[in-house]
Amino acid sequence: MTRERLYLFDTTLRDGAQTTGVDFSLDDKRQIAGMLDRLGIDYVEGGYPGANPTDTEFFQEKRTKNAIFTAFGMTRRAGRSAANDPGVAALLDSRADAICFVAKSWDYQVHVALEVPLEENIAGIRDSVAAAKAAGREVMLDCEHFFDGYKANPDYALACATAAYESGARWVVLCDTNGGTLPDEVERIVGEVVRHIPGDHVGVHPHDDTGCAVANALAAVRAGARQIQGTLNGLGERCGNANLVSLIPTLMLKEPYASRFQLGVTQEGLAGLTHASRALDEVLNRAPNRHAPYVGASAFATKAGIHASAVLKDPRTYEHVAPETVGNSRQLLVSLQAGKSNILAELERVGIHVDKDDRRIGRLLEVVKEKEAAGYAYEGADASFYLLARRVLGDLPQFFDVERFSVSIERRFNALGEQVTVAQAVVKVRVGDEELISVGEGNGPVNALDVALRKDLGKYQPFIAGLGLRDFKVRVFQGGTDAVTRVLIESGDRSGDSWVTVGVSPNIIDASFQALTDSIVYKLVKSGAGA
Ligand SMILES: CC(=O)SCCNC(=O)CCNC(=O)[C@H](O)C(C)(C)COP(=O)(O)OP(=O)(O)OC[C@H]1O[C@@H](n2cnc3c(N)ncnc32)[C@H](O)[C@@H]1OP(=O)(O)O
Ligand SMILES: CC(=O)C(=O)O
Repeated sequence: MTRERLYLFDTTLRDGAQTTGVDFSLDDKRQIAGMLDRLGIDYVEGGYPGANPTDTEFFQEKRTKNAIFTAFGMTRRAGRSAANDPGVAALLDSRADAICFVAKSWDYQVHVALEVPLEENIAGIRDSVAAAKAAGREVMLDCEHFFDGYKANPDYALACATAAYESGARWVVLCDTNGGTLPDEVERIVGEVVRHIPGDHVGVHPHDDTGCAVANALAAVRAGARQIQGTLNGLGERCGNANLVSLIPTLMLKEPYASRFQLGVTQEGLAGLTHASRALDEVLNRAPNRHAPYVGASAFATKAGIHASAVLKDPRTYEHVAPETVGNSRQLLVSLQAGKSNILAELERVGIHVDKDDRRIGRLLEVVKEKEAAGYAYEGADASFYLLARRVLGDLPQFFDVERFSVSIERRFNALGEQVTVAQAVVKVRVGDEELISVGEGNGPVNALDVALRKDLGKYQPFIAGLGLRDFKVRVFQGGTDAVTRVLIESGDRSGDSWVTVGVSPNIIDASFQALTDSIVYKLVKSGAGA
């Protein structure tokens, strides 16, 4: 059976740029456009030339190899000809392959926001679409507020859409601009529109204000629309747009969509989806959403022992799709909810091979649960789990013992007369028969302790060369006077490896010291140091 073509239109660089807190530089835009192009997106809307210098510059070159590079902008202003409109001129001057105009399609908006006669708005649509078409561009019209407009005055909303289609628009895109429309309404209204405009010329642009943008996009497709507008990671004005990162796998892996439709995204592109989603977060300097459908770090993670035991027998018992298809991976976590299966899987993952009938597994599970109950979290601290496991299994060398440590903090004036706060730490360790005392200074107590602890480890010193602290996170739980602090430390070395360790104590310095010590011990093990 031949599959019908369904087109994906990405507006990360335009509607996504309307997200609060997002501000793309020219370089960000280049990177993201390249990523979307490689993914196999059909249309990449790069922004709004003429609206700001970055977007105007971005459109001085074509930025995609395969995707149709699209510029966004409004239809001509009331009372002007399209030829005389600077906004339309900026669009036509750009290197875009396609122009996506936006125009009102709700009579109330035309009265209140534009303050022009209804006919003038329709004339603006006709003139603008015709002008861009005459200039040799592929043209489409985003019918702003289409669904609200259709509910208020279906004839006017349809008149706007058909004016664009009759003037040569390749696509007429029905926008749920305020994001309040629900899937059954979208399905009904799109079904009515495609009786007037062929479905393979109809698109949908849902916003996520009721959490239904993805469902609305699917509803529109079921009703006959053949273009979906959305963004990577659901960026976009207010609550965002339809998330293409959720839609792409759903359309490619779930029925009835997978058998009915052909996307521009290949299976290889699909396998690059997790990377693309996280790469966008990297550009935005945001932590990826662990719980994102398909691509989140937790999307295929299981904590529950009962689930883990089944997943080890056959992953399909608790997975709706195979994680590799979207470039993600499975994780069986070690936690309070774990059973032996989680522990065995985690041991295997961190490179410790133990027979499943080994009696020490039961003991390790008990220790992990006791520690987790006390506040340790091994889910995110692989290196501490590895050390704990080897300690309980009885094969972790005792490299050194810390006999004592102290930290002091002083606020004083420096030689320039400026007030500075300095921390000093003293650490006494025993390495075999050798007793070593080191002093370290730092801009804070943890930094000072880190410096002191790593200053002199006797015969082990060469093994920790290049070790450094990369990140430090503190979480205080059980509030009040009995508060407990959990510290997670990410360390790394010159090989590019990184690892996370955890410490827990009512005292933040003590918790940090535990995590620092684990980090050093892990590095010694990793470097092949013997006891
Ligand atoms: C639903 C959406 O997401 S649409 C996209 C929204 N995105 C943006 O607005 C981001 C980029 N926008 C901008 O940088 C600026 O708004 C610009 C450069 C486009 C325009 O700036 P200004 O000329 O200062 O106008 P301003 O933004 O204050 O108001 C918009 C004007 O366009 C008019 N207008 C709005 N939509 C349309 C349209 N489709 N066709 C014709 N005129 C329109 C409004 O009536 C208003 O006119 P007025 O100034 O006579 O009241
Ligand atoms: C065009 C657009 O972004 C909207 O109507 O939501």
